[in-house]
Amino acid sequence: MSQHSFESEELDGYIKIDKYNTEKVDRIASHYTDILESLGEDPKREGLLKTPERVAKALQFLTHGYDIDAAEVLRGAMFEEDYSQMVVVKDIEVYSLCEHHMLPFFGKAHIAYIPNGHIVGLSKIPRVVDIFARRLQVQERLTNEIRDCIQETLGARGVAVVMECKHMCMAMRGVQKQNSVTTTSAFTGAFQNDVTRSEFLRLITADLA
Ligand SMILES: Nc1nc2c(ncn2[C@@H]2O[C@H](COP(=O)(O)OP(=O)(O)OP(=O)(O)O)[C@@H](O)[C@H]2O)c(=O)[nH]1
Ligand SMILES: [Zn+2]
Repeated sequence: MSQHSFESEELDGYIKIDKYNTEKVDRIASHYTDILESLGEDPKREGLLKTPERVAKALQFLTHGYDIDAAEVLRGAMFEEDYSQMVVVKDIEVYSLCEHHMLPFFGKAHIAYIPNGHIVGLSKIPRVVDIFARRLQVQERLTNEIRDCIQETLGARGVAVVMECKHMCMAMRGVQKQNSVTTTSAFTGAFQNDVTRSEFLRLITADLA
């Protein structure tokens, strides 16, 4: 178990309220009592009494991806199948925290792979996204980590990842641009070919559903 570990072994990709690491909750909460005081707040007023503990639990949830092995999640639902066309899962919601300000960035991920003998349970693709997103991240590394995990675990003929996110550190503070969206992409194998990549880009922009 890593230093980030929760007490529960049965995470199923999500943390339940009774499964927080209580020692870590207490430690983080005590810092937040100090932070509230430093902000000129009164941590003893009614509305703030439980805030340090709430924040500690929220932060553990928002970083619980450190405790889950994404490759193992994929391996849990890999099936031999003679299908060699592109599989695309698009519009996957993403919520992450930027590692510079620990403020949210959020948006969508669009993912495709071309099987090479094995397909994977569809739900596992968004699960992999969450496992890497629920950490302190930059969008570029998040994009690459998702690509590499799917590529290496499935041995796919190619993997494509496109992410479009809004960064609250650019909206609520700093440069204060409310409408800017950052797009990142990462490709392997067959997606390095212009025709295949264009088909993927067409599929994620098409309104098919
Ligand atoms: N490349 C990249 N940069 C990010 C991401 N999230 C936040 N940042 C940027 O990280 C940078 C940190 O820059 P600094 O100059 O050290 O921090 P800062 O003074 O708070 O910068 P400002 O946000 O410009 O006020 C900022 O430009 C952020 O916009 C991300 O996912 N990828
Ligand atoms: Zn930031």
